Amino acid sequence: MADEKFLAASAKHPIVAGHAYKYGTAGFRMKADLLDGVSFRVGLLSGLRSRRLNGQAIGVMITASHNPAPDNGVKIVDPMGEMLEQEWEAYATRLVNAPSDQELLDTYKALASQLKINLSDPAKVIVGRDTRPSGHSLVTALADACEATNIQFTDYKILTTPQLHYLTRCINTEGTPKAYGKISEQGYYEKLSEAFVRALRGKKVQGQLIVDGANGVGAPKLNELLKIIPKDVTGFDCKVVNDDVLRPEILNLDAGADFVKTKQRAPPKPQPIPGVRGCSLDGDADRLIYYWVDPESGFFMLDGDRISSLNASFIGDLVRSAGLEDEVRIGVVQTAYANGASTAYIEKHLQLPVVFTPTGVKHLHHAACQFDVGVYFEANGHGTVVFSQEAIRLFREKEPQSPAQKEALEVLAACADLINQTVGDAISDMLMVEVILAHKGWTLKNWATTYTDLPNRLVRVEVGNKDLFQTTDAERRLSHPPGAQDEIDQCVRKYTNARSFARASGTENACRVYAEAATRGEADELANKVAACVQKYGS
Ligand SMILES: CC(=O)N[C@H]1[C@@H](OP(=O)(O)O)O[C@H](CO)[C@@H](O)[C@@H]1O
Ligand SMILES: [Mg+2]
Repeated sequence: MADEKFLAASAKHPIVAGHAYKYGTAGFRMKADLLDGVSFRVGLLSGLRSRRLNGQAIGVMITASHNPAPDNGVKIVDPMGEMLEQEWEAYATRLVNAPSDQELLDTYKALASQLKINLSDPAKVIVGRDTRPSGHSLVTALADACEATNIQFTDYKILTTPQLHYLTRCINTEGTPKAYGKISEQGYYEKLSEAFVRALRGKKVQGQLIVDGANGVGAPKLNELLKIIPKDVTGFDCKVVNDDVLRPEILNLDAGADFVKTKQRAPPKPQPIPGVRGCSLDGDADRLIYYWVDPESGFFMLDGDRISSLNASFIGDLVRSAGLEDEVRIGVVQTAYANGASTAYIEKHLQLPVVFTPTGVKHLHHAACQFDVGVYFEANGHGTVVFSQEAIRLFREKEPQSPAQKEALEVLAACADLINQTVGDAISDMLMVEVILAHKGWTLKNWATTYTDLPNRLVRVEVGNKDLFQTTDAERRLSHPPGAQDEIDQCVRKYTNARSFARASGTENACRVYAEAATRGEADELANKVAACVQKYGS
């Protein structure tokens, strides 16, 4: 009977034949019309994962982030709000690619037996989706899988990706000493608003902030939050633009954090007001980029590297003021794409260690958790700051020896509540930046003068077989194909202060080449030479 129910449900949600699905950096992401069967099967896998983890809730987020409106994606969130454990990515790929309903059932049972999962144990799955119209039917497919396999299922409807991560963690920590917050969207707003006020500690945000919502889910959600942030206490004057979620075709169109970072300019609409502080979220509100248009020098962007060093500098100062520099170890995690000037600033000026990991936030998050305070951001604006339980305990329980120490401890404790501990969260990161600028009394221009970026160039190279390119040393060197790295080294040696590397993209069928050098012209030239080398070895 149970098998019949399974097979009948599966028959309603077939995968598209001839397509090889792979759980990648961003889960399964592609054109939405290929995803119905995928979503059903992800429901099955999430139920298995929940059962494997003693019935803890597993999250599923339906979003294609900064991609165009016709795309969508399905991504699994582990109980503490982290990305799905890597080993399970392969199980997801295996289950999703089962060619028929019967083979799907067989694979499902085989996985359960391999992983010693009792299929009658309780399981819980929660789901959220961004504003894409296709999200609705993908939730139905997921719900059908849960219904067919007796999984408790809750649909939280439209959410930002970080809100879904927040809810997953809240559910799994409820009633424990690590309780993360109230299990509701409103609870998320209350936590952020309250922590924002505490972190400001009487300081006021100066000047208006214009937030580009990419016409995605971040816009209405930020507006909800703004309703409860007390403007008189915080001085926070925030205006959300590009907030039209009723016209899906304009989602991420000439707007959003990815547009700003890759095009290196402000969204054309609404026309930027010179001198006014601006920032952009991406389509699911987990990336953040700041910028302003200077009346004299034009557009200036403050990307993830800048947000990272700003956080590290502020938290480093606070930890010293709190007298905790010997107990709380602060570290910064970057990828090879971080501008070399930011790394030098963090290591030499801030005197903090920098660790490098491969691309993809799951790697950065993991490395950041090795510190008491781990700051991690990808250059594209995705990141957060994670605090160890011990650091949080010290902030709350250390007996202050002076009013200055008391203030530092209170601000640190508030920051740990303000910054989303589960995943990069554009809205929470934005409030953190606003707090830091208010404390330092800085404009974006002050922030921008902390260091000067090295000129750099990122090039996408289409090759016959990107899998030929294998890397080592946190993706900074090629181990394969043989000879390629030597040629890259020879190119780099011809320039002063230069750096370049090539790797296969994890999200696109292409290689990426990054180059940095002392001048714009040299960075471009070096990137082109290395790209030609990659082309040669990849064909
Ligand atoms: C250079 C670059 O921006 N790479 C991006 C991109 O990864 P690739 O593996 O380079 O395609 O997408 C990832 C997922 O969104 C993001 O984590 C990463 O930073
Ligand atoms: Mg995103």
